[in-house]
Amino acid sequence: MSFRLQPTAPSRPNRCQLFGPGSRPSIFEKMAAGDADVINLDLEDSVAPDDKAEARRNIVQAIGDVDWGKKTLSVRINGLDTPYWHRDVVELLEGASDRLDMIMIPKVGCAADLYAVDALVTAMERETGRDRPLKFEVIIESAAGIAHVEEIAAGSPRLEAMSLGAADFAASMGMATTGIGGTQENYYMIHEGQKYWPDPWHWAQAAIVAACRTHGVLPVDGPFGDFSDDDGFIAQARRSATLGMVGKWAIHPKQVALANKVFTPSDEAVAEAREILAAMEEAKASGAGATVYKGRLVDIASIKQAEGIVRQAEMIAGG
Ligand SMILES: CCC(=O)SCCNC(=O)CCNC(=O)[C@H](O)C(C)(C)COP(=O)(O)OP(=O)(O)OC[C@H]1O[C@@H](n2cnc3c(N)ncnc32)[C@H](O)[C@@H]1OP(=O)(O)O
Ligand SMILES: O=CC(=O)O
Ligand SMILES: [Mg+2]
Repeated sequence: MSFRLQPTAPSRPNRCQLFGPGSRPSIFEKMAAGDADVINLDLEDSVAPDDKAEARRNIVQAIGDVDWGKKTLSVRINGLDTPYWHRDVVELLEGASDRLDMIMIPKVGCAADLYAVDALVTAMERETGRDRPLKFEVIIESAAGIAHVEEIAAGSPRLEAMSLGAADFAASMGMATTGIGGTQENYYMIHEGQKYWPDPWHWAQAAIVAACRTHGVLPVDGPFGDFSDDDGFIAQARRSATLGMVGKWAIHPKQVALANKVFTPSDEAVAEAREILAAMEEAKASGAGATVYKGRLVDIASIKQAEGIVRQAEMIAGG
């Protein structure tokens, strides 16, 4: 029980976050021309150590030069366990225009990680006179990150989004796989001789969604590595959406349309949500708190469920 109202998460489309290495500037225009809601230019794991300095320069220049339209523009900095992260922040804030919306902090393990980055960003913003406060997004991709997920979600007023990073998460947890997301062949149950594959990412996703919803942060599903497997991507994305996540990363442009489709409420879902709202209006008018819609119970909680779907659809249409 709580007398506090659940805070709302930022109201902006976040159905797909398209990644591209900062060391590959030839794809920046293509990223900008696509349909992803969020662009993540990477300084971290897709950039080799010797290329970090050049990748920073590429990104700083592209933030100003490329027309990113209405997209949310984010740069993934290096982790706090590296010698690179502070220079990532300093060079971005010294060189990049105000068009940069967010930085993504990887491998976050506790709330103090956000505090440390916030201190540096705040000092740099004061020094450079940046007008718009830089926002943060984080990746939960370690045992420490998932153990401290709730304090991390509460960790900074700058925080807008939190992703599950299946690759590093699996490595940190010692999971017996080299797959990035999706069904894991050896994670199965047997019932009457039939194999059934549960979802090994489910518990971490649910923990992230709960932490995010408690603190008004957008929960996002991270990468699906096998970009030749559209069906696998869609299945993973649908499970994430069902659990409350708002979007998913694309590590290849072909995944953008798939994510956008899954995380845009369908016309049928929106029509049904509106019908439920209408049914509840009628119920209220007759003094009832619950009624029957298509043979099933709907009540005041159904209003909140239906309103969430309609709001999401309207926000995307308006976005
Ligand atoms: C796993 C843990 C993580 O941290 S994931 C996040 C970090 N990883 C990344 O940022 C990797 C992002 N993806 C990539 O670098 C590339 O897509 C990889 C996977 C290497 C594949 O590149 P490539 O072999 O060029 O693919 P392709 O020949 O099928 O490309 C077809 C056309 O699409 C373009 N393309 C490629 N990647 C991107 C991208 N990320 N964004 C926008 N466009 C992209 C290619 O240039 C190619 O274009 P064109 O048809 O030649 O005009
Ligand atoms: O950074 C993402 C991951 O899956 O690791
Ligand atoms: Mg990672």
